[in-house]
Amino acid sequence: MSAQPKRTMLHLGNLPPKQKDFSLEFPVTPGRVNPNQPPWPAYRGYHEYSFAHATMGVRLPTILGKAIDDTVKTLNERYNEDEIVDLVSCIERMEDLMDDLHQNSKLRPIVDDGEGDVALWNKEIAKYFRGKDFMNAPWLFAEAYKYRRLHECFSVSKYWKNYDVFFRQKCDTFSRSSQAVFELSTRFADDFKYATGIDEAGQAKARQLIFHELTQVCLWGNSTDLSLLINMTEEDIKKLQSTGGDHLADTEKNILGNHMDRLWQLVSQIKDGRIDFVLDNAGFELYCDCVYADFLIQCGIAKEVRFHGKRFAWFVSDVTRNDWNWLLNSMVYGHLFTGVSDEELASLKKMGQRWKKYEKAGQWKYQEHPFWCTGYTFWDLKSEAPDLFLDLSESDLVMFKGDLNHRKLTYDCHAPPSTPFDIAIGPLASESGAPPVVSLRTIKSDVVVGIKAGEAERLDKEEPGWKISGKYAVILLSEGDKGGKVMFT
Ligand SMILES: O=P(O)(O)OC[C@@]1(O)O[C@H](CO)[C@@H](O)[C@@H]1O
Repeated sequence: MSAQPKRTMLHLGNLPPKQKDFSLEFPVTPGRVNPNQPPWPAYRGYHEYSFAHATMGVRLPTILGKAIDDTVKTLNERYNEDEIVDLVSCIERMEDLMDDLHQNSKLRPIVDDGEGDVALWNKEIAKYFRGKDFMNAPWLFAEAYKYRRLHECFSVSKYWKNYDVFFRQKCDTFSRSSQAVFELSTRFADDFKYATGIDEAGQAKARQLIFHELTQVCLWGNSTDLSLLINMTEEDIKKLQSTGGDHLADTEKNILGNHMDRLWQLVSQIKDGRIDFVLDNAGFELYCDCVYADFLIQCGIAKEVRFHGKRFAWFVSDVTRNDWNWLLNSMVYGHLFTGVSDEELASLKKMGQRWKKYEKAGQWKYQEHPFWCTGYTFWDLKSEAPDLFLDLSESDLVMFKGDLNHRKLTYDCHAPPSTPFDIAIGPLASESGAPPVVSLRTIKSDVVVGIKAGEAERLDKEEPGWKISGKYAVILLSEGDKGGKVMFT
């Protein structure tokens, strides 16, 4: 038997000193990036230092528990036996999913429930996540997979295919946001007009100022996120949603990476263009998005706005078509708000009626491409959803709302915080024909890019938890390559 080789000791006194911050380099060659190997190290559930850990271990089971409670509530309200029996099976499937979460089971393929996205999900699982479980798969995929499994609990049923376990919560939070809702409706219900006697330059300035403030309203509208704010009081919601000028000036300094000026530079060149919103949350955030979109139409920047929502209940509060319809209908016909004046109610109704007209006239379009409810990041948008990429390439500006969209834009990985946004979003910035893209995101999870070097380290020391508090935000723009020819290999 040959002897064990001896340990070789080298004396390395003449080599360069050890360096730090290797992650500042782009660590994975772009061609080798894949869902299990993001461009920088992925966050995974077993990383105890990350929000992934708390989410996978505690938040997701809590959210699922509440979803079961909601379904039981619905069950108790039904009288038809077939429907009841069918719903009991949905609840049993949710309980199985709860066991899988608690036992950290392996990620199994999605069952064939006849939906168009099954192949997309199962291809990704087979290629990249075979044998992976909830905690060791990248957080982004594992979390998205949990919401697809939740959908599956209902999609295989007979009567409950489109049941939304979060619908009650979403409606409830909007109806508890009355102060901010009427603050906006009483300012924007009347058709937009410039002050009398104002010249062209004055009008441009007025547009810029309103754009500046509404961009922030739209940005901070994202801070009421139901999956985080499970026990909020009405007072807490008011504080978060305050849209008054002073509050906005205060919060502007919390925008750590702020491309607002570049954004206006781009938007002010657009006339009768097309703007797309990749939506995030229903209720108050969607309402803010619509106020913003309404202004873009009325001041002639856009003649068409497309809103991209989700096909099924997703990350608790994301917008579905039902949420979209619910918002517009409850503004016009609803009796949601008590203790408010007739005038306030009339302002809300008037604005809702105008929005419905936009929809009827095709100026506003609600779309729901299946790609938005997959585990793929937007680095794969062009390869996995070529039709969607082609469609978006015709937009003058695509606004991505919220934290989850930001995670998907940036591959949800441990990139150095000073990484420029257009590097962090990879192909969606660099592909030929990529549209201009802006991310309006209040920071609610680990990934942070596009901010000044040293800022993240300072906040880590001074304000632990700053990455999940929703107190800080970014407005980050990539100009893209609009007009470039879109090619598929
Ligand atoms: O996308 P949103 O609504 O702004 O935020 C979604 C969120 O609350 O849920 C995820 C964790 O579950 C995080 O990305 C983020 O904190």
